[in-house]
Amino acid sequence: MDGSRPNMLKPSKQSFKEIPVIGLADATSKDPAARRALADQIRDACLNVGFFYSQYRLPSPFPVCGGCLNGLTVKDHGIPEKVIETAVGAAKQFFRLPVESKMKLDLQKSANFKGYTALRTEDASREKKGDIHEGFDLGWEPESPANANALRDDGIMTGANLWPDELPVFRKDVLAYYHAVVRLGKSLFPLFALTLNLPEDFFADKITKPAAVMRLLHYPPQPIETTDGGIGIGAHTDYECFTILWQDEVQALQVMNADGKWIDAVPMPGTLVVNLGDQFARWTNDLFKSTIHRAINLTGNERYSMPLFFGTNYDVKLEPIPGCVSAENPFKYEVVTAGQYVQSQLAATYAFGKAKL
Ligand SMILES: O=C(O)CCC(=O)C(=O)O
Ligand SMILES: [Fe+2]
Repeated sequence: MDGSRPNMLKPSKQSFKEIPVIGLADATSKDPAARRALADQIRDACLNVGFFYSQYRLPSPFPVCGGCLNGLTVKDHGIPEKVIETAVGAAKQFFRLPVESKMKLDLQKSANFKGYTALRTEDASREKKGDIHEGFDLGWEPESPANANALRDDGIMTGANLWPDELPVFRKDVLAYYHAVVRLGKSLFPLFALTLNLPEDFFADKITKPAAVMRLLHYPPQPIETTDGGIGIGAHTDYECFTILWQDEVQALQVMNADGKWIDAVPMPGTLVVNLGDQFARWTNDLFKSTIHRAINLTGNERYSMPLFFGTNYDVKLEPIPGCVSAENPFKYEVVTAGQYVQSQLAATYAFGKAKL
């Protein structure tokens, strides 16, 4: 670890043609040089692309014994395939419920954007076209059912999750995946600190109650062109520090490079996609790229994805990180809290659906 190293990071204008793949096995290595080497790979992706694939699949073949499986999973930051499959199965069941059941959980009527978003009621690009996906959003709640209803105080972003009565194990199945990704997300913060030449624990006191909103998304196939230009999810950036996305094998996600060209984020089984969001762009005065992306499902197949948006505690102020501002490169943003930023962005994204009520 080398927190005192002078910050030599310079904004990059380089364009990219593909999205790098980065294995995360060394994220918690005991060897500082191994962690530093991994951070160097991640830095490249953060400065030039804003996206990378992270491998989570266990080495294959791997020793089959109950105990070993757990040990390996933790060491490699792997999320067991079974946990993913179960959550995806739960998502499919949910979206197959009758629309009346889903609308009982209408996000528009919830406190702070939890629950169900119907087709064409979200407007990620703010172009008032209505995205061709339906979604289910949840925020943090305890993993253990014993205290499941204890509401976390997230200041202005506090709000209870909504769950469907029709599917008794949905909550458990979705939360198992949710908490696995939250653990993975927490383990990435020290690496991001290293990429910025900060001490590895720089974010530790800022992620004691991290923002972690997860979405289950269903994209029905869309015609080649809709009459109003609506697509699966319109071009946008994400609002938090970074997103960890599971996507199925149906191609739809596209990422814009510095030349304004759309690059396919081709589904790669065994990987999660990590992309940076606006909070990291703000912290770093745009050194880290919050890259524009969209999804268009022209395949004729149903598509499912599960993004988890990971940010700091909602009361943390998005102030410039040392070394990212100078007299020549003054801070471009107003200082707001993470909660104020996310809430204002979500309100704008869902205003379109609210107007339709
Ligand atoms: O479904 C995807 O692949 C992307 C979803 C996304 O960009 C989002 O929800 O912010
Ligand atoms: Fe996104």
